[in-house]
Amino acid sequence: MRIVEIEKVSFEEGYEKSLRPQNLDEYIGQEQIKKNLKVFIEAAKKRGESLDHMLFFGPPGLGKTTLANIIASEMNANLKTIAAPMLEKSGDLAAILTNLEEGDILFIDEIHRLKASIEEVLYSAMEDFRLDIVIGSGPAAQTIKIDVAKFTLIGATTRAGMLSNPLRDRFGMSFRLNFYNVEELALIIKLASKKLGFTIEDDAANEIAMRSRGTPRIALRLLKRVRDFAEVEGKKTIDKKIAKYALDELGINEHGFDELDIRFLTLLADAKKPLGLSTIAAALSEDEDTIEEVIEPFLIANGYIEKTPKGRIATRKTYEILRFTPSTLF
Ligand SMILES: Nc1ncnc2c1ncn2[C@@H]1O[C@H](COP(=O)(O)OP(=O)(O)OP(=O)(O)O)[C@@H](O)[C@H]1O
Repeated sequence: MRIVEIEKVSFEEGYEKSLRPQNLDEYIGQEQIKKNLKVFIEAAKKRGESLDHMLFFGPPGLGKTTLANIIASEMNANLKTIAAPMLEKSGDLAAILTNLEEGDILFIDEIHRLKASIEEVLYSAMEDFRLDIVIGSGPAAQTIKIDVAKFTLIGATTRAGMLSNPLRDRFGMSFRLNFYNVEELALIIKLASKKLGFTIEDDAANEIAMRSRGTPRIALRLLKRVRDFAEVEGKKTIDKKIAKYALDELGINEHGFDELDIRFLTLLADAKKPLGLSTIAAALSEDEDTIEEVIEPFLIANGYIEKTPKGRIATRKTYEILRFTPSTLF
C-alpha cells in the first residue's frame, strides 16, 4: 500500500475515528462550507425541520464523512451510513429508507456508484418522501406507494461529474471540498498529537503538512508513522529532524510525491506529448479510476499536470522539479 494512500484501510479506521472533530468549530478549514452549514443548521433547527438534502464532493480523505457526522451531531439526529457499492438491489435501499425515522440523516458514500435501478428509488424518496415500488412485471405489474419519514440525505462523491442529472438536481445544496493548505494541515496535525497525548514542534508539524498532499487523512497517517520513528529513537517530542528523517525513509519528498507520483510525472515529462488515461494506466500498472480519483486531483490542483483535450501533459513546474528529483532516486 502507498504510504500516501488516501483510501480508507480498515485497521486505520479506528485511529481516524478517534481523531475525528466532533463539531464544526473543531473542523479545520473549508471556511465557506462551515459558514454556510452553520446558517442552514441554525435555520432548520429554528423551524424544527430537517435539513435539505446535500451533496459533498471532492477528492478522498478531505473530510466528507467527518462533516456528515458533525452535521448529525449538531442536528441531534441519528446518522445511518451506507457505501453505495454495498447496495445490490433496489429492495436493499427501500428497506433502509422505510426504517428511517423523522429527522434521521442517511449518509450515502460513493453515491456515484449507485446502480441506476437503485438510484431511481431515491428520486421519489428525496422529493416526496415516498417510495414507488413496482411489484410484478408486464400487464400485471402494480405500483405501491409507501411513505418514508422526512429524512436528510447526505451524499458524498469523489466524482460529481458521474452523477446523473436527476439525482444531482434533487440535492438542495452541494459543496465542493478543497485541498487544505499547509497551515490548516499543520493545525490538524497538532490537534491530533494533543489528542493522542504527545508533543510535536511547530516546524515538525509543518514538515509533515507540506508532504501530505493537501489531505487530512494523509497528514494523520504520516503523523502516525513519524511517531513510530520517534518512539523507536526514544524521543518524547517530535521535532523537525525526526519528522524529516522519517518522511525521507518513507520515500515521500518535500512535494508530497511518493514513488508512484514520480513515475507518473516522469512518464508524462519523458513523453513530451499528451498521454491518454488508458496509456498512463497501462504504463503504471494502475487502474484508471485510481489515477483519476486519487493520484491526479492533487497534481492538477497544484499545477504539476494539466488535462488537455488530447491528454495529460506535464507542466513547466514538473519539468523543473524533475531536474532536481531524478527518477533514479527511487
Ligand atoms: N477539516 C478537518 N479537520 C480536522 N480533521 C479532519 C478534517 N477533515 C478530515 N479530518 C480527518 O481526516 C480523516 C479523514 O476524513 P474523512 O473520513 O471524513 O474523509 P472523507 O472525505 O470522507 O474521505 P472519503 O471520501 O475517502 O470517505 C478523519 O479521520 C478526520 O479526523
